[in-house]
Amino acid sequence: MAPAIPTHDLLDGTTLPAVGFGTYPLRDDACVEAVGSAIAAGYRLLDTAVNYGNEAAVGEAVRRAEVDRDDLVVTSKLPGRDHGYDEAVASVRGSLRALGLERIDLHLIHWPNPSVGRYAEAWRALVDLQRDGLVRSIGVSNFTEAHLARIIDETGVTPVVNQIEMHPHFPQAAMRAVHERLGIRTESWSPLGKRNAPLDEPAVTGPAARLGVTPGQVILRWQVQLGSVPVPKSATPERQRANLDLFGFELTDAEVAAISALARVDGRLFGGDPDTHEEM
Ligand SMILES: NC(=O)C1=CN([C@@H]2O[C@H](COP(=O)(O)OP(=O)(O)OC[C@H]3O[C@@H](n4cnc5c(N)ncnc54)[C@H](OP(=O)(O)O)[C@@H]3O)[C@@H](O)[C@H]2O)C=CC1
Ligand SMILES: O=C(O)C(=O)[C@@H](O)[C@H](O)C(=O)CO
Repeated sequence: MAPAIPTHDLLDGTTLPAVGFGTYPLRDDACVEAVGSAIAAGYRLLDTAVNYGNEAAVGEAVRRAEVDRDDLVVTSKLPGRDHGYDEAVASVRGSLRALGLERIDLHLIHWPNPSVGRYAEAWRALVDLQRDGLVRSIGVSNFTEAHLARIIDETGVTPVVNQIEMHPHFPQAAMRAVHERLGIRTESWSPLGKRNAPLDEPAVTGPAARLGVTPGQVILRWQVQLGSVPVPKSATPERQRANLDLFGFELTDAEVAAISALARVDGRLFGGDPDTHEEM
């Protein structure tokens, strides 16, 4: 039987599983298969995006899954090219069609693209789409404190989630403090650093040996203990299961601090600073 995953309460009264499944760059049948085995392993939070080109495959896996649809949290993301109000409404309707689902559980603005300057319009559209029931919860991704302040000031609606880059080389202490103050749940993208996480550092291998778990599990557990929801991607059923099995062991405070100390001055994976990196 699949393990039960703890959940977090979100600002809008919904809940979010404490770990999720990333789907980039899975596509087509390989994506249907990987998402299917992830759901069978126990994942209930799925992370897709218009720009991954795999919403249809994720939706197909959801329809095939032998779990209640209401137990799954399907997340998708609005691409930069759809940031106008009308464009955002059309984009979400397109995501619903591509997914083949009646409702998206969590829709995020993928990147703020500040030089375009239309993310607040996109946020107003998501607020209205939530009111109309097309999306259950709304959030953002790659937003800075200033981007968050602007959309909250303009609409009075706080995103439930901000999905940001977070791994031991880039632990995001400042953004996590902002989220804590605002009641926003942090999600970690590339939680294993796209295979470049420090899996062989003593700060990681030490706790792994002590606890009898893998280095990957130690890094994901570090995220969980810092209050973030990691969304690791794996096409390998064995790793999918391990990446979900995070709730039967605990790191000490000193172990958490030692992993956080692996931070690098510019630890980002590909220079994805949301003030300058833009994706359409
Ligand atoms: N909002 C945003 O801007 C962004 C969101 N994302 C989301 O975050 C998700 C996860 O990030 P992603 O960039 O995929 O990177 P991850 O950090 O999840 O790393 C994925 C890679 O790590 C390997 N891997 C998985 N588990 C383990 C393990 N336990 N030990 C060692 N290697 C492992 C996988 O290989 P294998 O498949 O062979 O197991 C894969 O190559 C994405 O899929 C996407 O959904 C990602 C980037 C940006
Ligand atoms: O995967 C995503 O959500 C992205 O935004 C991509 O840009 C991703 O970060 C990537 O792989 C870039 O190389």
